Amino acid sequence: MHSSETTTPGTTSPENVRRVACVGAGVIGGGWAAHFLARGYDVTAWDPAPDAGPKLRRLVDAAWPALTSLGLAEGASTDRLTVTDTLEQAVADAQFVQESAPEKLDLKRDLLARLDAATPPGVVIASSTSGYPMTDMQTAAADPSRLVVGHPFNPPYLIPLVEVVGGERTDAAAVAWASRFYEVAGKSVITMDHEVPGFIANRLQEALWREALHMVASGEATVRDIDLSITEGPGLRWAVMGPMLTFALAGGEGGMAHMLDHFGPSLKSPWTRLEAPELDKELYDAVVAGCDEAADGRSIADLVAERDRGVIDVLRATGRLHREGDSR
Ligand SMILES: NC(=O)C1=CN([C@@H]2O[C@H](COP(=O)(O)OP(=O)(O)OC[C@H]3O[C@@H](n4cnc5c(N)ncnc54)[C@H](O)[C@@H]3O)[C@@H](O)[C@H]2O)C=CC1
Ligand SMILES: C[N+](C)(C)CC(=O)CC(=O)[O-]
Repeated sequence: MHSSETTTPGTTSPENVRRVACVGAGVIGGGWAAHFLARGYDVTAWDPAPDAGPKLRRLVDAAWPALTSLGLAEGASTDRLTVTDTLEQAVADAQFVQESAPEKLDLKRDLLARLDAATPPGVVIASSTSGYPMTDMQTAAADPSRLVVGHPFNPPYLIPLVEVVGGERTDAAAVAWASRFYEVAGKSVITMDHEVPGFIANRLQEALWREALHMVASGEATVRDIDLSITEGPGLRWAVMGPMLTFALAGGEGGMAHMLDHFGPSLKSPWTRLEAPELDKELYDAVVAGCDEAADGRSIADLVAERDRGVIDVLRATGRLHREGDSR
């Protein structure tokens, strides 16, 4: 479906983008705004919630110390954020649009059509969706060719990865343009050449999440056990090496081949229950109560600050603060 060529669907090349619009300014839209501001862009933002402006500024202010310690682009400032009264004002002069509205298919469909109508021709519009295929979201837009998925990870101002993919009616040039733009804006990009259910990282996370919920539901593990099992175990390795190379090392000098010979048969062992569990009230309450217990009196803001400090330490320790191709 897509070529790997980077062309410029609009009038601006990815390297020359200066103005970005963030539409939907909650956890993710706000995180994107903080990221783009730290990279020196002018950011316009719109969100229909009555308290959206102050909420967004609080989020950006909370992220700014972490971003400052990572290093701001020249000229980067929170003063370059403008919260607009209308969606149309937010995108009128935008050279790239990042949509981060609630995960509801009808809402995304209507919103992307509205964004397409209001955004200058050729400007690429990306959706932060966690899993909807763009093919299903682009059906109401007059020009679906410039609509792509740009799936971030929370918080977008610290976690480098963005997964980029188009829909059946997306122009390959828009996918290539978006991938290059995210790279210039300091992200690590995986570009998919066709739609994959759950993209890549969420498909993997979902498998883990389902198993975790099954274990809580059946009393096999507590919420604390599950979190510890990752933070004190595989999670430490995964920040350095992915699950494939990590397991290759499980084969010693024989590498992955020996690992497969040795442990391949255990793939068939009845360990997993990948059917989604029923998210009934009992399971829901157990997961929420377990997280409250694990927070041990720390507020969400405390936890966010703790997570941000930890992620920065990991990025520093693994030499990933300055990535190749990161020109801002
Ligand atoms: N929370 C997460 O960890 C991640 C979420 N995402 C995706 O990001 C998107 C946004 O999710 P969150 O920020 O978590 O949700 P959120 O609930 O924190 O924020 C959504 C924002 O959208 C606003 N909104 C409501 N109707 C709107 C409309 N018609 N147009 C524009 N904005 C509207 C709301 O007022 C709210 O501020 C979703 O597509 C989600 O799947 C992607 C990666 C991670
Ligand atoms: C919970 N979530 C499915 C919305 C998470 C993501 O989409 C990505 C992330 O931040 O892990």
